[in-house]
Amino acid sequence: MEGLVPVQRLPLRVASPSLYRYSNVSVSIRRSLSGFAMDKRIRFTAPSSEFSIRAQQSDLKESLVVSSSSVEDKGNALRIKEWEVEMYQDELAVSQGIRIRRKPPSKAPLGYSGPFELRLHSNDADSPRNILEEITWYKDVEVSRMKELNPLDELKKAVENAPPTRDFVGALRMAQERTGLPGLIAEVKKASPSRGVLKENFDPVEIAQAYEKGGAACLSVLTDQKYFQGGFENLEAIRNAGVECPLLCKEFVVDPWQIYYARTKGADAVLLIAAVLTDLEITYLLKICKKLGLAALVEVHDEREMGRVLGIEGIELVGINNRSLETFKVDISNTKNLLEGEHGRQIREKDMIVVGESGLFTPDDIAYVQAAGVRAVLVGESIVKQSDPEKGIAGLFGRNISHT
Ligand SMILES: O=P(O)(O)OC[C@@H](O)[C@@H](O)c1c[nH]c2ccccc12
Repeated sequence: MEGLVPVQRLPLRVASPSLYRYSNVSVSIRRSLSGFAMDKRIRFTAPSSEFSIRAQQSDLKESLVVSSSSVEDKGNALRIKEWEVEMYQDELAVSQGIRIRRKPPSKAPLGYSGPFELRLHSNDADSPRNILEEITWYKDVEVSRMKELNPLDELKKAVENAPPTRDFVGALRMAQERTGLPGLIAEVKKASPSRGVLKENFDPVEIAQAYEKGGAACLSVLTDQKYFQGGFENLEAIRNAGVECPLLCKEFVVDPWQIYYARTKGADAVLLIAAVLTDLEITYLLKICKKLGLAALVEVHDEREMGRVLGIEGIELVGINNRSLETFKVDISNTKNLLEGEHGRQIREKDMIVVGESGLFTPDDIAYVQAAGVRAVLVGESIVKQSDPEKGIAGLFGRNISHT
């Protein structure tokens, strides 16, 4: 039998208050659980709202078949917990001003209440609001696929035998002492969604070697394939080619698995983007980095994110992105603005290293962000585009900063 049974009105108890934000909740019967319809003990009581409940009749039949073996099994309890955590994360994200949604609305976590699955229908269509959101959604899918090929247990074993990491933060401090200029993190970047292809005939190892010769303290390697035409194989190849600069894995991290993976591919540091991650996630991911010997560059792009990050213990490196990943707008006065006042004071007090990121092209730009308080810079476009990236570095700083 197909079709819907008549819509029933039942008071519905929801496990998380965030559900009340949604006006339209539809409910379908869970097959594996018993008791619907037959069991009047399952009550749905919402403090103030009533929701329409629609049940597929075919589902209903199945649920009645299994209904004799009543129970809340352990697996179910776990799924409910997982859901609660995910909903809690969503609420946290909203309360922390994070606009990036981690999944398309239709893939939002299913809710459970008694034997019902809840699918929340927000009025937003399933399209990302900006490029950062689009990338984030894609990462979710990509990571689940990659996890199947490289299960976490295997990565953990590989990490045990991996060579030690190099000191990313130490290299930046040393470079600054050596040159009196901000330490350079030179980025191996073929393309970006905002600028298109930056370099045809892109040879990541050759570029990395040129950067090292030119005096870069560290390198940043884009590993995202779809939007930046990068790859983990670039990270691995650069590491295996004998480059000594510590390497930042430039990735959109949404899952701890990615950090383990980066470590097995030769990363010494990873990027964590505050516009995507909640404080709780950053705290947790930082712990994993620490355990694996990786440095973490925590990236912010506005006052609010800076405030959040200053409230998290154990952050040594803060990146200020002059490019909004939501709008692509680049403005290097962003670095200056975020380092003024109370935030700047706290950063100096904690002896954090601030990295000025994006849109830096000239010695004047470098002098400007240095005067604002940065002790390192992350530069891609202006140096990768040069036919000789080694010379590009000298051009960027207005003088030769190589060791020789
Ligand atoms: O090429 P630019 O403008 O010099 O920017 C480098 C770097 O800051 C930029 O690539 C970047 C900063 N944060 C990111 C996060 C994801 C991807 C890329 C980035």
